[in-house]
Amino acid sequence: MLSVQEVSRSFGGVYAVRDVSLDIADGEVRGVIGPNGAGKSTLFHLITGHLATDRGAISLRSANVDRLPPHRRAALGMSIVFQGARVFRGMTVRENVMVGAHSRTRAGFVSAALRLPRHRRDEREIARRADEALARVGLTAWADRQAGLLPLGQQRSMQVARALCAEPRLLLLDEPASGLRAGEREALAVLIEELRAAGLTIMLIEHDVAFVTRLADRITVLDLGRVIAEGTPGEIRADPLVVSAYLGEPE
Ligand SMILES: Nc1ncnc2c1ncn2[C@@H]1O[C@H](COP(=O)(O)OP(=O)(O)OP(=O)(O)O)[C@@H](O)[C@H]1O
Repeated sequence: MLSVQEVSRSFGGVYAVRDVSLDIADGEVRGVIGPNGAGKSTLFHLITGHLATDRGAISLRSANVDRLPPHRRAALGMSIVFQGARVFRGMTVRENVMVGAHSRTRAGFVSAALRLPRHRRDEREIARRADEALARVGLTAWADRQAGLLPLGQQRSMQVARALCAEPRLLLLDEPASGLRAGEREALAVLIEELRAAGLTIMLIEHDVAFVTRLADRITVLDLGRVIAEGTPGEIRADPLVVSAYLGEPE
């Protein structure tokens, strides 16, 4: 589904991501973890196209995408849930999700957010897709309520619904569990499990190692911009390099 080959990116001569390679199979849930500053967010933005690579290649379903802008990658099936993604607080939950259906083109996103006339004719079809996405994340009862009233856990589910509305093949989640309470985290984990069961390919960047370990088929561990380990959650837990990256070398 996604192939990242020896990708690098530096800022002011310092590598944030260095020679990183990873391949995500169809239907896989891949976790990406690493200590602060490991390069997780940089890698995420290189994959989505919000940052340019210095070197290396990125392909989605065998199509080279590393020179494409984000909306072209979205059109090929990448959907993103950003950390702290925008919630249009005065709009309804359904309208917030409908914005996702337009995210495949940049112009579409803007006109959808502004509700320009040429979009009205498509609106019924998009509302139907939004309702389907809301049902998948368990937010049907909230569809007509103001998004600003949603508790944080449900706002996160709404953002997932927005991403699903674009009918992605690959869903990219940037620290989706951050700031959530235990119950909300559990609900999000169940939602991700359901999406995996439905066959969606997912890449999950997380600080919360327990959360990733529960959900991922395989985990890639970054430290100082490089991949230091990759394997199943069991292999990663037992890897001495991973333990020392997180806990520091024993005295
Ligand atoms: N736009 C930027 N300009 C300069 N340096 C940057 C920029 N973005 C990231 N960096 C640097 O690149 C390195 C990797 O940062 P990155 O945010 O990708 O790590 P991270 O693993 O996501 O960290 P965290 O878990 O703290 O979010 C850090 O040293 C950071 O300071």
